[in-house]
Amino acid sequence: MRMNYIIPEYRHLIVSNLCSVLNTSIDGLYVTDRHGMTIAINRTYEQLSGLKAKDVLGKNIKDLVDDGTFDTALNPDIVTSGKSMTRVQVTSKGRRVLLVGHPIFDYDEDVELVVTFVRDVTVMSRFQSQINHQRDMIEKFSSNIQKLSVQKQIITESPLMQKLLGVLDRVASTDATVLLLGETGVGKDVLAHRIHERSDRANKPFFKVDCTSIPENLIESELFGYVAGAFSGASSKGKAGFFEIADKGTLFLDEIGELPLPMQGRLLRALQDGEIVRVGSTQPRAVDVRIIAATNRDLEQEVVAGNFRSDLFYRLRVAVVHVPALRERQEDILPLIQFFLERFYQKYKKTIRLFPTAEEALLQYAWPGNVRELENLIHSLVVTSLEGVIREEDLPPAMQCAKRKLDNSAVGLQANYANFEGKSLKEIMAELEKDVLLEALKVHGSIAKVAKVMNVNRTTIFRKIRKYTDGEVS
Ligand SMILES: Nc1ncnc2c1ncn2[C@@H]1O[C@H](COP(=O)(O)OP(=O)(O)OP(=O)(O)O)[C@@H](O)[C@H]1O
Repeated sequence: MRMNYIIPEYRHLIVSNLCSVLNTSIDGLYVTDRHGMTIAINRTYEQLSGLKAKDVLGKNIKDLVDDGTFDTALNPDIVTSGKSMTRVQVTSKGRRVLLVGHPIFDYDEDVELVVTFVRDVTVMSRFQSQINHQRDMIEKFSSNIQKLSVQKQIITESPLMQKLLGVLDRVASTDATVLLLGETGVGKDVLAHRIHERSDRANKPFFKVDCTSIPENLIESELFGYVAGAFSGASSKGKAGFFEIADKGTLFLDEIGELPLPMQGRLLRALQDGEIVRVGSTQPRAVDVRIIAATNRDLEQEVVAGNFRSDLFYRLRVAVVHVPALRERQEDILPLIQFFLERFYQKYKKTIRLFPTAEEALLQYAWPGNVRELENLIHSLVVTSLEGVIREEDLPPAMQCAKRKLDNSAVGLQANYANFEGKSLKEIMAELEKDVLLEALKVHGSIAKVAKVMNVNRTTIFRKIRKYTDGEVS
């Protein structure tokens, strides 16, 4: 069916200006009749193909292929099939162009003309690589934004924390490197966001890198990026690293104590010189990034033990903030419970109330997993509660005052089979492991010490404690 998109009385205007109209197209245009005779091209076609009108006009497309003006043509196939087609063509001027040809039919439904749009493949592949690069950036930003969208409100009534927030707000505006120290789950991540949000970089990217989550052999390319073909498996277009992505913004290096020694040297160089070198390149690139680092390790001790470079430690130690454990700020426990109860009420449309005895037990508990452990406990209570009220005996055994008194007696951590009846061996072992690790953390005060005493790799203890305080015991 023929459609008419031209107001009939203006048809002559279009026809008389057709050449000018064709010349406004950003695509090259190449028109042949059904026999392959070239009857029109536009100016963009000349620019893209490197050929002149006199080289092609009035000539048959088959002859142009025969004499090497083009290596291939669409016209004969489109005339035969009556279908649109796409193909890459190389011209005698060495240009690679993408042809998208369409048949135009006469009243007998025979092909009358072939109109081919011509695009520059080189420009398109450059666009494609820019699009790929931007897609990479968007993916990275969106995973960051997802994390950001998690409630980052800071709940505190503790004078200790109020004082700390005052210090942080003063530090935020200085652009100085900040080192946040504190046990797992105390809120270092939340505080890093606050520093960024109250700094002059607030409307630039905030990018968090968890140094434990990147495989050792990829850390350098993830942080500093790489150039095309830098290593096998690398993207053929190269990739920006976290430093470049966070340019003009803040880079939060979480668990910096876990960074392998060789990477510590490279990080120090980047911080000192304000420039990075992509893997596989020798060309430095300037970056303007504010660093906030965090760890639950005792970095000073790690320096003495030779696990952390002293020069990097001193470079990071411009503003050091010790975030107190939850047990050192009891005033925060009830407000945090209230805050998380309300958050999960909204999420699950379910309300629960804690009996005073349960609240008292939670106030007495040592919270080795800190705010994260408390958040996950409230989450689990809201999800699993049947009656809408929580008594002390509904809490996990380690949190019950009466149970703890028993634990503190000669019985200690000894397993009582009655508590485990009906559970699989895997579940029992996981519960025991959790109790032992959390108890050891209370006794020794840091993951590093627990690891040393138990003769296990620090990362293993770290992972297990995080898993248990996240409530993911399986
Ligand atoms: N003061 C607070 N108010 C509200 N939520 C908090 C507060 N402190 C921590 N949280 C919440 O507790 C959880 C753990 O906090 P966060 O991840 O900041 O701890 P962390 O010290 O960075 O832990 P890790 O060392 O394991 O990375 C997060 O869900 C966070 O939103």
